Amino acid sequence: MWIGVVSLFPDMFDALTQQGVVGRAVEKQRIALEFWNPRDYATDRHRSVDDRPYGGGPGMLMKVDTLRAAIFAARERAQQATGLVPTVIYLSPQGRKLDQQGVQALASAGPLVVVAGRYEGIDERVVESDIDEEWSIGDYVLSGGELPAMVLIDAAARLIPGVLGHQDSAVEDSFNDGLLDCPHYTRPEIIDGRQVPDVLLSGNHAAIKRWRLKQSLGRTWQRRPDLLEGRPLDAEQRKLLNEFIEEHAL
Ligand SMILES: NC(=O)c1ccc(NC2CCCC2)nc1
Repeated sequence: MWIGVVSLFPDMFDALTQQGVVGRAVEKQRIALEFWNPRDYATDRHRSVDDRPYGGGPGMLMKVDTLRAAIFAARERAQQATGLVPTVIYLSPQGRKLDQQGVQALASAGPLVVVAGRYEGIDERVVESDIDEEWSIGDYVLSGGELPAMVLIDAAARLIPGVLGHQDSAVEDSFNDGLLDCPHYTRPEIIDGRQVPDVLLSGNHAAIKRWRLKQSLGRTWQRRPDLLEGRPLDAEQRKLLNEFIEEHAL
């Protein structure tokens, strides 16, 4: 997967590229991550990358010419590297709310150019002319688009074949089948008197798989019933959820 990043703070992305799942994926070249900094396109003496908002008001916006130059360069490189036209994404609270389905769509959308805003954002005409999709990681305001960009890249990278050591874990991850994750346990068997559910010690893999699905269904029903509204359950899942509900009936 090819991802270009337009950011004034490319070093922030070391958090993604220097370690962990995405770091290894970059190292194994499962993911190509390249950066363009608008400051590199500044031509004035102060190398300015921000500009004052028409109509006044607090704060600055990203300077149009340096931002667009960076986006164009990233777009050009994407096409050269992949032969495909990239999808250019901008992160902001005004964007479409990112969820696992959106991540799956982005992970299979070909090359991406992710634009991380700073200051108060970018000129609306740049959004109209150069941004294909605007996305939000949640209803809160951040000081830059870099952290949301890293969230998006991490989530998408996990879905690229070969990125996760144990491929199943990507599939079994919560939200992958639209349900919350089941509880997990590891050593020791008893913590402050609390034991590991017997089924997980039984070695009965069919029973374990059933228990985990039942827990995922039950926890989704308890904590995020909204996720069940849009999700049909098959006979087995309906049976398991009903069992869970009966066991947890208050
Ligand atoms: N919820 C979000 O995904 C999000 C994205 C960007 C941002 N801030 C950026 C946007 C323009 C300048 C700073 N804040 C929040």
